[in-house]
Amino acid sequence: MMLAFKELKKSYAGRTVVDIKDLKIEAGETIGLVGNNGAGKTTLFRILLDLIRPDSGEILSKEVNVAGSSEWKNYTASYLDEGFLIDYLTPEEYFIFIGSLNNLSIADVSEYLKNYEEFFNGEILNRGKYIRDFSKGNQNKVGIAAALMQKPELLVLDEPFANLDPTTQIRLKSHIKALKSSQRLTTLISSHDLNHVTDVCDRIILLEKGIVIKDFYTDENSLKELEAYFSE
Ligand SMILES: Nc1ncnc2c1ncn2[C@@H]1O[C@H](COP(=O)(O)OP(=O)(O)OP(=O)(O)O)[C@@H](O)[C@H]1O
Repeated sequence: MMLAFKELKKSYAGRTVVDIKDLKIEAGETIGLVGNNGAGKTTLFRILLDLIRPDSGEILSKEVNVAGSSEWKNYTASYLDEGFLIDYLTPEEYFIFIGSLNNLSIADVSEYLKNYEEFFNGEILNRGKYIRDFSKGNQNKVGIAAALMQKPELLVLDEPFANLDPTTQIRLKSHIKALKSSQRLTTLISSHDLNHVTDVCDRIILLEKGIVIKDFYTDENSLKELEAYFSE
């Protein structure tokens, strides 16, 4: 098993934001986390990445509690927001830096980036600009490509389709699908785009006020069911 969430609770100012009793995620699953604003998706990801600590309970990654261990960092990559970038670097400098943390030479990084020419659509590399001067969508592209450069077994992306143009959204979806079949990548994606999540994910987890309201494997009816749920 890749992940197990056990009796996990987090509140802010007396309001429960995450309350997950028992949730398991198998290696190779592509999970779509959906839920209205404030449902607790980002908080859950932050606990998973040990950026914040739960009030009680734990998340086990390959059977080890993520809080108080760093083993999971060897196989987990994530992009939650632009706070994950270093905005005074150019994208090239940032990729080289992330590459160096993963024992990749500058030549390895350039070779890797060749696979992303289409994804970058000519807008990221060799622009002579710092990351801070790119649009949010283009910053997303840098963050996602840098996360994937780490060849993770577990990938965590917070609203990856937001701010991306339709062409890039479609390319990202096929890329995630390809990584799932070639490398058995486990992916957690939060999204407000029901179309994209039902298309790319094989399992959907619906959160409301931090509680898992629905948890199902996607089929041809999933989009309709989710739309019906959210239009109530
Ligand atoms: N540091 C914090 N201090 C106080 N409240 C917080 C903090 N972080 C999150 N919250 C609250 O926790 C709740 C859940 O927030 P979270 O960002 O996890 O939801 P989300 O599902 O990711 O929402 P969105 O779809 O808007 O991104 C919200 O009500 C938010 O205001």
